[in-house]
Amino acid sequence: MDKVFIEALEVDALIGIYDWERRIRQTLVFDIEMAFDNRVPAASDAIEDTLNYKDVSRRVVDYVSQSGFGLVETLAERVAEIILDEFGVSQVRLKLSKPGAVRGARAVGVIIERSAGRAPEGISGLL
Ligand SMILES: Nc1nc2c(c(=O)[nH]1)N=C([C@H](O)[C@@H](O)CO)CN2
Repeated sequence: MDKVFIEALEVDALIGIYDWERRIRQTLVFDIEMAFDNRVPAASDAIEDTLNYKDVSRRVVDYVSQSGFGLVETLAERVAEIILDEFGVSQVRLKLSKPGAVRGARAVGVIIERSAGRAPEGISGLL
């Protein structure tokens, strides 16, 4: 399947589990890959036929900059949900990096892959 991607999208947000983290904003970095059949816009050369990476980026920035979760896991899940639900994407791979959170590491974070449809058996009530 073709992809549309957004690489190294930086957003300042309230994130983290420690008291000191609740008083500052930290820069988060998103790498996002979205399944999309790019043959359609390639044939029409029309922006309306694309999965518009500018629209997705703007929505992610708006949401993340107003969020305030403790865990990167929670934020990654919510952003993946928005992309699947609001942009008609069938599959998304999302890497959320928190640079400088751990001394000695350039970045830490999570990578998730989600598909449109039901949550796995057993955790649907939690999500
Ligand atoms: N798997 C995770 N581990 C940790 C997280 C997290 O969100 N997911 N968060 C922290 C702290 O907020 C840390 O980033 C502060 O340096 C620790 N571990």
